[in-house]
Amino acid sequence: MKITVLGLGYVGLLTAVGLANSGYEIIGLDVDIRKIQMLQNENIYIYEPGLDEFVKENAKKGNLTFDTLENVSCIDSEIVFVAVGTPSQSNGSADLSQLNNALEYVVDRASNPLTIVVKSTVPPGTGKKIKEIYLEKASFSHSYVSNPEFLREGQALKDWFYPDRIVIGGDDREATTLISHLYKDINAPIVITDVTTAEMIKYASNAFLATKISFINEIANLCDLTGANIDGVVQGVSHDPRIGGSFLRAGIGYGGSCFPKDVRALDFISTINGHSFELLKAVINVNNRQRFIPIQILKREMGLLSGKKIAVLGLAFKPNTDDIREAPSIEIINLLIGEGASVKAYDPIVDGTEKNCYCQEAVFTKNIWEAIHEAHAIILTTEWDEFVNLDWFEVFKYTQSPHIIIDGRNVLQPRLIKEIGFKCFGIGRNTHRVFQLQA
Ligand SMILES: NC(=O)c1ccc[n+]([C@@H]2O[C@H](COP(=O)([O-])OP(=O)(O)OC[C@H]3O[C@@H](n4cnc5c(N)ncnc54)[C@H](O)[C@@H]3O)[C@@H](O)[C@H]2O)c1
Ligand SMILES: O=c1ccn([C@@H]2O[C@H](COP(=O)(O)OP(=O)(O)O[C@H]3O[C@H](CO)[C@@H](O)[C@H](O)[C@H]3O)[C@@H](O)[C@H]2O)c(=O)[nH]1
Repeated sequence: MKITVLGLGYVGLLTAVGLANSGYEIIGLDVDIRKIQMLQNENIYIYEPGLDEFVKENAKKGNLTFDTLENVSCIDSEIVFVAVGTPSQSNGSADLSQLNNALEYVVDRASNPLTIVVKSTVPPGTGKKIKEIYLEKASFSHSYVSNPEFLREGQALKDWFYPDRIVIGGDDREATTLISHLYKDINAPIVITDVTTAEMIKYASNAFLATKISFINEIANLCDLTGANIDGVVQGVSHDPRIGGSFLRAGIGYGGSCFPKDVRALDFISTINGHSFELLKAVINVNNRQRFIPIQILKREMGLLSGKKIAVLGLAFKPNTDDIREAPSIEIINLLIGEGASVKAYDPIVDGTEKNCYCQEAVFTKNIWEAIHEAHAIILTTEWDEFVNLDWFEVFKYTQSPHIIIDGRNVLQPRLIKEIGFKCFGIGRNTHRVFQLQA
């Protein structure tokens, strides 16, 4: 079966390669000609463990090809997946212009009735509008399916092949059956529902996870004030299966291309529907505030930051990705520069000079040692293994008094770091030590 995938970012490329691997004949299209040229030359522009080899392997088999939009005069596949971006607008709403352009393109070039599957995260109600605006007036009777994606960057292949669930929303039973059949090789529960509910499932999932993070961050903030230790608290609460242990890592807050924009979009959707979603507003505010904590600690410990040398370790919004969209590191660097600090930043994958032109005054180093050389303080913003496994005794020799480390991801062992001579601060774990009772 021939399938077209429109939009080859994270989600589109994973969709294309995942379906090609199941034996479907995939043609991937993107508006960005450079991306297509790179893919045609077997160069992958996304840093995602394992993806490179996987794309090459499937392209070699001949069932995965890439082309530019202009080169395709008619779409004769049975199914079209749309995985274009839905970034935030300044008012928090999702910008659907890429989606609208993609749908116009598909409907214009269709040479037969299609099943159009939207993988992009779109506000509840979007599918209904799309049907009215594009599909009812089209020359063919196309079906519409919402099939939101739940993969995580950094472990996208694993999430594609072993998802927790597959959600398929559609009003046309033949279409939902056709799409569920595409996933026949994947062992996961399939939730079949209507389009708007499928769209809401995606937002509810991301908003709930973001809520867990902001909730635990508030508990961590209270730990710092009361003398409790967040590690002990999480260990204690997570034994309760109703709470669970995941997404309870306190720190400088969530970033990335999804949580921040999707939580804002859901808040916007609530507002335009006449509902004030107070909980979401708090989730957003708490998350924005967490990023200030490292700066507050530094100011408390060192006074004015002007002229102070600060090393920021990690640019990516989380490890195993080169994505810096809404990464806390970027805002922290800009705040430090605003305070007059001299900032050197290092990330194992992200080349700051190329991508972070909005942090022009920071120096992006090629290795960790250049970044920490004579630093008064280090802020760990991304928990890359390279940082967690550092020889901190060696690091101490490179830095200067007051030798501060702010562990923005709570991954270091504070006792060990303090024994070396550093002043070590985490989020909710540096005051009293909680002695764990042995079972
Ligand atoms: N990144 C993730 O981990 C992730 C996970 C789940 C869901 N999502 C959602 O999936 C969607 C895509 O996310 P992404 O991170 O892959 O986005 P992205 O911005 O990385 O990629 C979007 C791609 O679409 C292309 N594009 C834009 N307009 C086009 C058009 N008219 N025709 C063809 N191609 C076009 C762009 O050039 C780009 O390559 C978003 O709605 C996002 O919220 C993302
Ligand atoms: O306990 C935790 C867990 C995560 N984070 C942060 O939360 C952000 C998002 O992390 P993660 O969810 O692992 O990354 P994403 O790749 O953005 O994936 C999320 O967003 C995707 C896009 O919608 C969804 O598909 C995924 O299911 C959803 O997990 C990162 O900044 C993490 O550092 C924390 O601060 N504490």
